Amino acid sequence: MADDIDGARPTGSRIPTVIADDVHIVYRVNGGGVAGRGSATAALSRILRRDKGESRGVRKVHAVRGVSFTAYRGEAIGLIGTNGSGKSTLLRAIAGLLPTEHGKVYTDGQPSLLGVNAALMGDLTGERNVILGGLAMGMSREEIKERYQDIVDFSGINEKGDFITLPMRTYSSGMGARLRFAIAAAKNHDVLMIDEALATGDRKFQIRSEERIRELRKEAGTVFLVSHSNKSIRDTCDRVLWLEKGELLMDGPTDEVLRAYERETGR
Ligand SMILES: Nc1ncnc2c1ncn2[C@@H]1O[C@H](COP(=O)(O)OP(=O)(O)OP(=O)(O)O)[C@@H](O)[C@H]1O
Repeated sequence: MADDIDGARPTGSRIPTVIADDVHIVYRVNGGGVAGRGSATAALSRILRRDKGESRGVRKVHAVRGVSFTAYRGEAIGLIGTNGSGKSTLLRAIAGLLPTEHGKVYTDGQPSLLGVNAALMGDLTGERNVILGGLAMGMSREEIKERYQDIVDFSGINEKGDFITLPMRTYSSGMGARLRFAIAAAKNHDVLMIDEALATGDRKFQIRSEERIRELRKEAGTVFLVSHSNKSIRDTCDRVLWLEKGELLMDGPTDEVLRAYERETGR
């Protein structure tokens, strides 16, 4: 899709918000690779081999391999790739939730990973969670009060009755995701990362969310969107990173990358 959001800004003054420089992420998983790992004998053999470090069943998963890119203000960047290709891992590293094994991530401003930053609680009502999520994102009580109704309206939680006064654990997964998105989107973010949030809502909610993503971009932030819906990516992003087996296969304009991806994966 043509991008005209930078119309007011002179070209050549692009401001970087995220720089990933040869980023490698490795997970370490305890207990992998040992036969009968739940049994007493397996536990005993682990104790006997305690001093052998990694050989006692710590498995490494090299989830992101040498990824480099620079993201700029006003960009909406889609992350695509087949299951397990490293998209969520890369987002979590950008958010500062995972350490890099090698390489560095530089960010300008505080990146917010949707769903994690909004640390919501199932036993509290939607109402209380709006306040909690807002506070967790650094909003003042006054700001939250001001935007409360907009958040509830945006989420659509109350469209079918007074659900906002019920505990969040009574919500369907779609309703929970919508409320999280509504809370996160109430604030203007320097860098907002959205992991599959749009897939859970119905079409009406998706359209509202996509509209809000476009607004957030205009407010000079950078938006990252992980999605398996090529349509959502096409409708919201102007640039796409394609990850496969942890490596960055392609980085370019949405149409170009999606066409190559669809050719390769048949979807
Ligand atoms: N907590 C974890 N511990 C160990 N390995 C993990 C962990 N989380 C992810 N992985 C592994 O890292 C690799 C990348 O996973 P990741 O969730 O980043 O992929 P993804 O592209 O987001 O996948 P999907 O599209 O299925 O959501 C996979 O091989 C996965 O098994």
